[in-house]
Amino acid sequence: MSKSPVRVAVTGAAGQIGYALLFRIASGEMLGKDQPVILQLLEIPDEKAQNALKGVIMELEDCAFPLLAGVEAHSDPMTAFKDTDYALLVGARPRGPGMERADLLAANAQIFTAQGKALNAVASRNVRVLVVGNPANTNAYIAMKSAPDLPRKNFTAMLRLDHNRAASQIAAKMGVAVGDIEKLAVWGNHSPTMYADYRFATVNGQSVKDSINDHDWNANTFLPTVGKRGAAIIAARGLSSAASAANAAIDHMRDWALGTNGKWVTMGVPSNGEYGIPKDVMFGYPVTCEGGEYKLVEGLPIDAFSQECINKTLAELQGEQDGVKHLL
Ligand SMILES: NC(=O)c1ccc[n+]([C@@H]2O[C@H](COP(=O)([O-])OP(=O)(O)OC[C@H]3O[C@@H](n4cnc5c(N)ncnc54)[C@H](O)[C@@H]3O)[C@@H](O)[C@H]2O)c1
Ligand SMILES: O=C(O)C[C@H](O)C(=O)O
Repeated sequence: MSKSPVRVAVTGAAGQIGYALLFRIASGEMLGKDQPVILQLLEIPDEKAQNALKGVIMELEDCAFPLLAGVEAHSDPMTAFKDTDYALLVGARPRGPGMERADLLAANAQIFTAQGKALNAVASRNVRVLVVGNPANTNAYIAMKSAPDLPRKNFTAMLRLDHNRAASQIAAKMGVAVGDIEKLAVWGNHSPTMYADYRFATVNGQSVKDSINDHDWNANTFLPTVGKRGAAIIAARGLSSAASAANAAIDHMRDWALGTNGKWVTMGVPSNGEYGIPKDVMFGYPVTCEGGEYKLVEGLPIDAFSQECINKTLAELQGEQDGVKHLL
């Protein structure tokens, strides 16, 4: 018997990430090739944005995706999030050349307070939320805090792009296939302070750390390259990453919904105190997923260098959280 459609809300649907994301959701790459979807697309109530959204919808129609059971255009989160099972909160103001993430905090806080409230009011009681719009961790924290009637654990932030970037750098360094890398973790904030940690990683059972065996490369090449990759793409393209961000969003939601078969992936999730991170901080952790739920990988040893990196990214996140306290 064919499955009933699920509702997927996407905000910022006419933006660059939206354009790289919607067609893949509609073709079944996110929730499976047997899962029909209804897209509930949100854009700002502005003529240009709404017109652009109409154009995107025309193109979605023209793809004749068998799994696309409906597409709706919205300008109000209260209608866009109605009964939605999945919400990908992409819409936000992207960082331009020379702008720091902190500059975006205030502008975006308002958006995510309103959207959290709307999810709280009208979404499915088990809606799974992924925040992509930057600063992603803090925006996810704001949305979660604005939706007290929904499960905290269902609010997540996107660290998967950092995870994928780290895997790709390691594969290039070692001359191995990226798909063979297991047990990689990225801790903390989606920002240059994130800590991509390959101490536990393996390739075909062999330790990545032992194979690379180069602390200087780790501290002075690998971590800055992964951390500043977003800025490097902005400098090169004049626009922030879009296709790779959309790909990471697909990876995140697919793994959450369909499982990882024991493979570690990274998700930004609200802490319950694991690894000494205060409750509710939206922190990148290694997780596995099964049956539509994620589970933190617990009990990993944290050495002095790693602790220092984790403390740094935590301090940044707590600073961001303090900056929006008055809005919550
Ligand atoms: N977490 C990550 O790894 C990651 C990676 C890349 C980009 N990003 C972030 O994703 C966001 C989107 O990037 P983009 O390149 O698609 O930007 P974009 O400017 O091309 O598109 C953003 C879209 O969001 C819309 N929008 C703005 N406010 C909205 C609101 N309140 N409700 C609905 N729609 C709204 C805009 O009209 C625009 O069409 C940015 O914040 C960017 O920094 C995050
Ligand atoms: O770095 C940015 O501002 C864009 C995005 O978060 C990225 O990591 O590519």
